[in-house]
Amino acid sequence: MTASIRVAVQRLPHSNGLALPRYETEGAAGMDLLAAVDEAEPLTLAPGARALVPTGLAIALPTGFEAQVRPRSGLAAKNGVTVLNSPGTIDCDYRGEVKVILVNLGAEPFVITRGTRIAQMVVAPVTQAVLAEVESLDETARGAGGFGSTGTAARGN
Ligand SMILES: O=c1ccn([C@H]2C[C@H](O)[C@@H](COP(=O)(O)OP(=O)(O)OP(=O)(O)O)O2)c(=O)[nH]1
Ligand SMILES: [Mg+2]
Repeated sequence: MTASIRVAVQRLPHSNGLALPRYETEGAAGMDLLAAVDEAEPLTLAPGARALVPTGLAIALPTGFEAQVRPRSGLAAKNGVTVLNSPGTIDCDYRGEVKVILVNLGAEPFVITRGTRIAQMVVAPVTQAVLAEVESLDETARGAGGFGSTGTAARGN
């Protein structure tokens, strides 16, 4: 990785004993978030159900950064489990617990035990825009075309 920033992390009581999220490989973009559910009470996501899953952590991102809560592709491909509001947005002024909104789009119940790596968190720079109201916008080749306006035909080259 070329750049790193310091992000303060606070363990909430129910995170006791869990590892902190970490990058699983040297070049990983996201660090895996662990479910801080009760050891004795795994959370079962029925097909079609969603849940707000605790991570047991609160963070303080530097101004100018956000954290995105993204799905893990393995859970999506194998189990149909994904992040409902993907990518979830953690604002730099948020000091509450980081939570993951998981949904089970698969056909089988999905059991989340304590420490299950449920999602990944990507820290990224963010730019706040200043909106400048105008009467008309500049012209472009695309114009107002969108939503499939360039067609769907396969291109062989
Ligand atoms: O997947 C998520 C998404 C959000 N949050 C927390 C951090 C974020 O800073 C805050 C607000 O998120 P968002 O702006 O997406 O939600 P909202 O529905 O607009 O709530 P609010 O009115 O509090 O902004 O909730 C999470 O913990 N996980
Ligand atoms: Mg909001």
